Amino acid sequence: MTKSEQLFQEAVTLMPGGVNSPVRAFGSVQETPRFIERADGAYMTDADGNTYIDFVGSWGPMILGHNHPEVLKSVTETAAKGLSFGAATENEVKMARLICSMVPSVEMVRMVNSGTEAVMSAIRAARGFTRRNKIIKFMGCYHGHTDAMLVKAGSGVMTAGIPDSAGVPAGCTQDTLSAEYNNLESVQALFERCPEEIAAVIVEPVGANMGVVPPVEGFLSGLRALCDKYDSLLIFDEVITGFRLSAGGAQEYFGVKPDLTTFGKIIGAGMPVGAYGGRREIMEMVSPVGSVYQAGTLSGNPVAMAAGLSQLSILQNTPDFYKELNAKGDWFFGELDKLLERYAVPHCLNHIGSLGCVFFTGEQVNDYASAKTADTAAYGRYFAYMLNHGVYLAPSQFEAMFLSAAHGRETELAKTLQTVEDYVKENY
Ligand SMILES: NCC(=O)CCC(=O)O
Repeated sequence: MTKSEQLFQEAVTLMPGGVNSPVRAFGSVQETPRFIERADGAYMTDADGNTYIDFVGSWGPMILGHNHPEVLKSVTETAAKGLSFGAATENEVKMARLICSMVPSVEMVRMVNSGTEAVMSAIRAARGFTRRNKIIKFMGCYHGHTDAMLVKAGSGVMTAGIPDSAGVPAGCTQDTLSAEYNNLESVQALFERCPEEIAAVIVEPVGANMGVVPPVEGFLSGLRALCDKYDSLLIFDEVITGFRLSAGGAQEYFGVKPDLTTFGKIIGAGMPVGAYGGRREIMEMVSPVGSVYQAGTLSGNPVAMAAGLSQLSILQNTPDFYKELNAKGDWFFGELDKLLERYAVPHCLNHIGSLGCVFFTGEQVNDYASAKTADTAAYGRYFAYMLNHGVYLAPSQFEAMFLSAAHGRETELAKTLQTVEDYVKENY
């Protein structure tokens, strides 16, 4: 038995599925999770000493690669001064200033501890501001695991094939309306059904929890127009796209301004961090200024702020950072697509910037229904081969591949393309 197998054997007796988040389980791809011991740059090493080129990047935040020396330095220096105060710090001010300066629509921000919390809080602020209750979300989009957001959600919910979660009372989801991604008519129909009840539309500006599904031309601007027409708020969930597609996230990339934005782990460079922010008049609804209550001892934690400040400053101050990262994504995913084409592998490769996904389907994927046409067993075989040949992909068809600045074209990416070619040559 490998060390990972031994650890997993005990883990399943102590934690549900042996993991602390379902997306870490390898059940759907019939493998044993690799227990990770350390990570550097584009690589992760497991408990048995196997090294992998990592395309998960802790689900997004490791955009500079693992263990970036400047981030690490600022974390260790800050940790030496105390781990948590439950009181205001200068770094929180610097962080708020940085986020507001980088993201076009954010005038005020509140730090929280995860993307889930950010969404939960942004929705409360939207409801408080509009004095309305209903929220429109899209099938296949994932906004964390609060009750109201698990309706037809992406990510682990989609991998498990469960439409919604048990343990969520009907009362908690009666105000959640589901629309189809990339389909403005489905949103229009919901607005027409309850024109004065919809507090907000929440959307991942790039669907990145049902695989990767970019917005079609006019979808995001169309949502903006519908929200304006019906006096509703537009919330962009930029947990994945924020500080990844561009310094100002998807809203800058596509030139569409939401009213509120949620962010997650990328702000903390891998430390547990989230944030929500947006128009000043909405954020001033939040306690202690306004009557929308939201709180947290660990919010703005000094060590997490130090990590995030360091990462975001590098992203802001490195000339052409996003131009180069996105060009690398265009090249890599373009090569991957051509390769799969050459070996006649039925597939749809969706990509935008440094995010991409190979769907094992012959259909064009532009929403939840088309994503679900993917052959998950075929993905599982591909995943297992890649894993056992040193390439760590998400253990689910319905997740993104994340490139980082640490992935080199001639090195890690070339090796990955070669490994894919070896696999398809043998199997297609
Ligand atoms: N789609 C990937 C994630 O949402 C990662 C967070 C988690 O652990 O659930």
